[in-house]
Formats: sequence, C-alpha cells, structure tokens
Amino acid sequence: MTEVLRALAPGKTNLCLFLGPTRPDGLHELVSVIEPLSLADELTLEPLEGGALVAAGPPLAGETCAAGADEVVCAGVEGPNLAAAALARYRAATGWEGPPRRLTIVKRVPVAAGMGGGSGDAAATLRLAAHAAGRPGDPAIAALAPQLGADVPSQVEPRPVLVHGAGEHVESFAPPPPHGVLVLPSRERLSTPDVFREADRLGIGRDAGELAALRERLRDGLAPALIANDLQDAARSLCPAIDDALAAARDAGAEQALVSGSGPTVVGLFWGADGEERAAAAAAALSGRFPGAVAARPVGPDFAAVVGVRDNGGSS
Ligand SMILES: C[C@](O)(CO)[C@H](O)COP(=O)(O)OP(=O)(O)OC[C@H]1O[C@@H](n2ccc(N)nc2=O)[C@H](O)[C@@H]1O
Ligand SMILES: Nc1ncnc2c1ncn2[C@@H]1O[C@H](COP(=O)(O)OP(=O)(O)OP(=O)(O)O)[C@@H](O)[C@H]1O
Repeated sequence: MTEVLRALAPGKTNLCLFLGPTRPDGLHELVSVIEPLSLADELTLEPLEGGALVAAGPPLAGETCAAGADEVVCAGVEGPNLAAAALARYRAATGWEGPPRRLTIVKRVPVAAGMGGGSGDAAATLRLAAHAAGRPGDPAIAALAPQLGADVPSQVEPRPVLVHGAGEHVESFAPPPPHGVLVLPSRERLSTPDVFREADRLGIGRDAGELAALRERLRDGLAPALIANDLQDAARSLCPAIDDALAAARDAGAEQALVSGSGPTVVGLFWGADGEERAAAAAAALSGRFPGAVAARPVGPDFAAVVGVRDNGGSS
C-alpha cells in the first residue's frame, strides 16, 4: 500500500448566506449555499521519520505544531492548527494507532479571509487520516466534523451544498449553471467571531420564520435575487476597503460581487459558458491593485479525492 497520501482542500465561497437568531450555544442560525473552489490548499500525509522523537523537537517558528506524536507543518499559519486538531481527534475517536505521520500543508487559500481555509484543511485531514487508517469514507468523519468548526461539515465531501443550523446540517444542492469566480483577497484579515458580533451590533439578522422561508425558496434553486450575504455589511463595517473590491469586481464585468463568508475576501461571479474565461481576464486586469487576485472554478469531490503518491511523485 502507498504510504504517502495527498489531497487538495478547496477553499469555499458562500453563494448566499442568510443570518438568523443566536442559539443558546452562542452560534447563529444560518442558511447558506456553499460552493467549493479550485483555489485550494495542498495536503500531504506521510510517515514521520524517527517517529515521536522528531515530534518532540522544538517547532520551527510558527510553522510546526505537534498533534500527539504526529507533526503538522503549515507555513504562513501561526499558532494552533485546525488540521492538527483534526488528526488528533481522528486518532482519539477511532483508536487508530498507525505510526506517527507528518502532515504538510501548502497554503494557497487566503488565511482569515472568509474562504474556510482552516476548515477545508481540517476536512481534508479527516479524509487523509481515514485513508491512512485503511477506512476511506469512515463514518467517524461525519461525527467529528461539526466538533471542529461550523464550516467543516460542508467541506468533508466538497460539492455544492445547502447548509442550515449553525452549519452542521448539510444537504446536497443542485450545481448552479456554469460560472467562473473572481477572487479578490484583501490585505487585511477578519476574525469570524468579530464579524458575527458586528452583525449583532448592527442589528443584522432575520427571525426564524424568515430564515425558514428563505431555505424553502432555495429548494427551487439559486435565483439571482437570492445571491447575497447578510454578513457583508458587518464585514464592510470592520474593513471599509471591501467597498473598493466590490466596485472593482463589478467594473471588471462580474454580474454579482459579494463578500465571501465572513470576509474580507470579495468574489465576483461571471455566469455563462465563457464565465471562467471572463473571470480570468478580470483577475489579470486587477492583479496590480489586488495582489493575489485569481480566477477560480467550482469543483467537486473528485478534485478533493485522496490519492496515493509514489516516490517519483506520480499519483496512483
Ligand atoms: C461565516 C461562515 O464561514 C459561513 O460559511 C461560517 O459560519 C463560519 O464557520 P467557522 O469559521 O467554521 O466558524 P467556527 O470556527 O465554528 O466559529 C467561530 C465563531 O464564529 C461565530 N459563529 C460561527 C458560526 C455560526 N453559525 N455562528 C456563529 O456565531 C461564533 O462566534 C464562533 O465562536
Ligand atoms: N490550517 C489552517 N489554515 C488557516 N488558518 C488556520 C488553520 N488552522 C488554524 N488556523 C487559524 O484559524 C484562523 C481563521 O483562519 P481561516 O483561514 O480558516 O479563516 P476563514 O477562512 O475566515 O474561516 P471561515 O471562512 O471558516 O470563517 C486563522 O487566524 C488561523 O490562525
């Protein structure tokens, strides 16, 4: 069996996000259509040479953290890593005692940007761990995902989904018509809890009845009038530079421009068979003003599947 495993962790955007009341556990009810994108982190899980002895060494500054005897290397992310938590919890929940592994994450999804980067990494780590344990598709993954974060369940099997509850209820959603996505990252970062708090302060949020009605309307598909993000004004309030990005995306030809998740990343949607091409042209035109501007396309589970990697780098 191949020892080195690799998986892509797609970033996500919310094609719509409707905010509801706060629950007793402090999380907000929401209804959202989430779409995984080709802008993705790359994760490699491989045997850790020297086993636990290596993991006991001092971490590389801000880049490495231990998950029990496993090691997670993730340049660009300081502090505790959600992928390390995913690996540790998978071992604890399933009793998997395979030899220590090194998990290396190459970040491409902007951090603290509303694209679910950490959540996608955690979900991909659960897929990798289940494969390494010889249990691909392990039902333990679905049980662990909501414990790791509201965005993790929707990314366990990346595909268009309708989520409700605080994010833990995930239903398949018919893929929207062909489109390309312009991603405009921000120089700033936003903390998700801060954005939800700001939404509360601004009095954004719908009652339970309105939220249920919107969920019902989404059963007929994503009508253009439903493409909106209730967290957008909260993110704009904390990061006014978002307004420039929204205007730039529209000026570049996007039919809709909106904040992704809790922001501050802005996405522009380009519909039609030429949508990907138009999004790519917009990204090229805007890359000077918006470093990291990139075009992405919607992806499905095949894109994110775990593959074995041979020593020569080929896939099996
Ligand atoms: C904004 C979204 O990205 C939309 O997809 C998600 O709702 C956020 O998901 P996430 O980053 O995985 O969020 P978590 O890590 O679970 O929660 C971070 C914090 O965000 C707030 N939070 C999150 C999700 C939710 N439904 N209600 C909330 O109020 C809470 O303050 C929570 O403590
Ligand atoms: N693997 C990871 N990738 C990115 N951030 C991580 C990771 N693990 C932990 N974090 C921490 O999580 C915080 C949020 O980062 P992330 O990129 O997941 O935010 P986000 O995309 O805004 O989240 P969401 O869209 O799910 O609300 C960061 O400040 C970072 O320190």
